[in-house]
Amino acid sequence: MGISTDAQRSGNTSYCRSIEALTQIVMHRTMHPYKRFDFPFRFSNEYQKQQEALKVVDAFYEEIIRSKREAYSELPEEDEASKQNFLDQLLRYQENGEALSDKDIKDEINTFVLGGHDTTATALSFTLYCLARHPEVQEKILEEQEKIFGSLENEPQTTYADLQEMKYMDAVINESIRVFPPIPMIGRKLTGDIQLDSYLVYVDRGTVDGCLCYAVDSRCRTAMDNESQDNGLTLPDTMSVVCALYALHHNPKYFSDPEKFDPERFVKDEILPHTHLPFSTGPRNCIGKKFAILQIKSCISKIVRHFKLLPSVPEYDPELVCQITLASQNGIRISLQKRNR
Ligand code: HEM
Repeated sequence: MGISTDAQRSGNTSYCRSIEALTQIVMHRTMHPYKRFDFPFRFSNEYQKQQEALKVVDAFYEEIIRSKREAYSELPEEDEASKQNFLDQLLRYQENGEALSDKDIKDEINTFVLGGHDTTATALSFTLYCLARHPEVQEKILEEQEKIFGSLENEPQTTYADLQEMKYMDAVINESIRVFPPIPMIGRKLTGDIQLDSYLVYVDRGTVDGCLCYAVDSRCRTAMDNESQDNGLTLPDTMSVVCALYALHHNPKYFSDPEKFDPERFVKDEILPHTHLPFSTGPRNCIGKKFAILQIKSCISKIVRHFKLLPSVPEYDPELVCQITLASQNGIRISLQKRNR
């Protein structure tokens, strides 16, 4: 958006706390279907908390828009080059009379900040964690870097073309976001009845087999109640479904030894269509996919050229939780050792 929030140094702002509160409330309501009815929810403490958090977030975005407009007024008319980022474009559409209200712009900022920030940070963190635990993979990444940039002593300006050449790094990131999908589940509201084939086994909550985690309709019936005799399953159009991407990625039917971090799966290109969906699929898939991969690649490239990544001492396994994005309750910790270059 072209705005610096200094979030690295001042993470504990009211904005960050409010976003955290909102994600917790959304997750809580997702996992407890009876909490999803709006009318009783309005009388709960969580609703009050949600409204307060929304006010803070709204004020934050209003301030961003206000300060951008102020900066505009100080720019010479012809200085188009300074109006190039995403927020600038949205404001420019508005100035040119397009039907975009301030609320529309705030919604866009919200979608992009929330959709593009924690997701990429999560993917980057877990990929670094995987590299620290797999020195042989890290070594191969380093070899690829040396092939592209020459000696590690060089301090290159990484270009788009360089990033495109990092094919092994692609495989590593793809495998990391298979094992640790930054968005472990997505939701859909059905617009028509859906007949599921019998091979998609439904298990109420936390399935390990299919793509379906749980489905619940407006009367709080679960899909299990409607299961037909022949093992097939019809989901009526009143239902919302949650697709468990994490479960899909860990299904041994599609990934042999699924808990193992093994980038060779992607080097050998042996992935079946629609089994690796960290960015979802279909018309509402992730619009920021290519940008995210470029960001992650450029960070990893720089980090591995300067540091050797090692497991933290003592070693530990992350305790995974879903907070809309995947998170580790006990943190994601690694050690860094400066490389002798
Ligand atoms: C590794 C990083 C990322 C992952 C794993 C990821 C994953 C996803 C997934 C799974 C969805 C689909 C949600 C659904 O189907 O309900 C999605 C949607 C979206 N993502 Fe990403 N995302 C990432 C990075 C980004 C970035 C960097 C941006 C923006 C610059 C972004 C912007 C969006 C937007 C705007 C949508 C909504 C698209 C729509 O509804 O039409 N994402 N993302």
